[in-house]
Amino acid sequence: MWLHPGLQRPLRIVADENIPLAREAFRGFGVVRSFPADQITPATVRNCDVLLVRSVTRVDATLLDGSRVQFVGSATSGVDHVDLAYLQARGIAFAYAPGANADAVVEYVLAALLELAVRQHISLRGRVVGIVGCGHIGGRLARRLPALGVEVLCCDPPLAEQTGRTDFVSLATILEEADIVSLHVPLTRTGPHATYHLIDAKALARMRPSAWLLNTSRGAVVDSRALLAARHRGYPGGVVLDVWEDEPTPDPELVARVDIATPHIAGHSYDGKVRATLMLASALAQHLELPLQSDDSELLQPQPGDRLDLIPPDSRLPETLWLAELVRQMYDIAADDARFRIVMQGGTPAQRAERFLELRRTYPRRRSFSLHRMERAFVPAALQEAVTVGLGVQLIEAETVAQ
Ligand SMILES: O=C(O)[C@H](O)[C@H](O)COP(=O)(O)O
Repeated sequence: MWLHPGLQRPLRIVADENIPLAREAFRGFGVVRSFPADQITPATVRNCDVLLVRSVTRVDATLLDGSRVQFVGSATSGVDHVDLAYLQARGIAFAYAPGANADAVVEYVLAALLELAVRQHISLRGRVVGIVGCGHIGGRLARRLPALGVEVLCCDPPLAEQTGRTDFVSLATILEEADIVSLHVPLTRTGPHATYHLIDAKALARMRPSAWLLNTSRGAVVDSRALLAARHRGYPGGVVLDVWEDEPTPDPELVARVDIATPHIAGHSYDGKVRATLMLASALAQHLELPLQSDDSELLQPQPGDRLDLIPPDSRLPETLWLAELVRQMYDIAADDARFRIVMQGGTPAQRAERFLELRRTYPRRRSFSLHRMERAFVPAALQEAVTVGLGVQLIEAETVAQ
């Protein structure tokens, strides 16, 4: 076994088995043992030095008291499953992966917007999108959407306080003025900017009745009972939910009542997951004051089986339909929606929970839009900005294709 020369002994590392390439990325640090999330228990972690989790493991005193864990890494951008105060009090180092899956979530949102626009026979051009939470994900979405002819409003009171930026609007403005509201906030239950049930009955009533609501942040940012009641009354006009209160047992009635429903996979691109693994490996190296390991970015290179060359849609299609057809080749959100609806039907809550988790465990390999490419000549001139800046697809010249 190759061990980093700066280490005196191999570390014992316990990792969630759904952290891809953990063995490869952490091999120089010691012995990696992978477990399904439900087997990451006090007994499993008692003698380990490093614990690597995903969002489904609650990291707190119940899990870690009596253990020798000195470093916890969460391969996620959200940290609401981690008791940070407890880790700090115990002197346990912590790292997570903010931004690692940002492009994946942005791509999910773009796919959802185009899918819903096609289903409702509308164009996205000229619509106003209100982004609530403008960190890694919301900020990136805000930079890409204008290329699709969309107007963007951003709201982020904590970020406004930290940075003094003045280009934000209030949540009330977004609720009242946006055609589409997309949530990208962390879940926080206390403090002046707590986001628990940020979108409650009052907020829903304030939105335009035809507006769309997208939630890819955390389920409890939206009061799901209030949302269900609102949908019974006919608003909001479109709802996309990737996250649910009470995961992994979302309310089946709510699933049936929304337009696009998926099992918390918005950020689950292969690229996003691997990037998170690599960020944690770098953070552990830094914590141990070891020089960074060799560049592992080859792990993100396209691999055989990735279908990255895009087929140009018919140039006579209207803009939104053209873009939707292009995006479906990279990520078919309707297929995720269909799979989820099928498994949410029937059975006991326990059986549905198991199916929810199984869908996430066996999620198909999805590659970043930015690895995809097509010949420039096939993209209508009016759509080149939407394709390159909005979707992030590479446009290549004919000579390059021939090589
Ligand atoms: O916080 C995050 O990074 C995302 O919600 C992520 O997609 C959660 O996925 P999980 O860790 O549950 O696999």
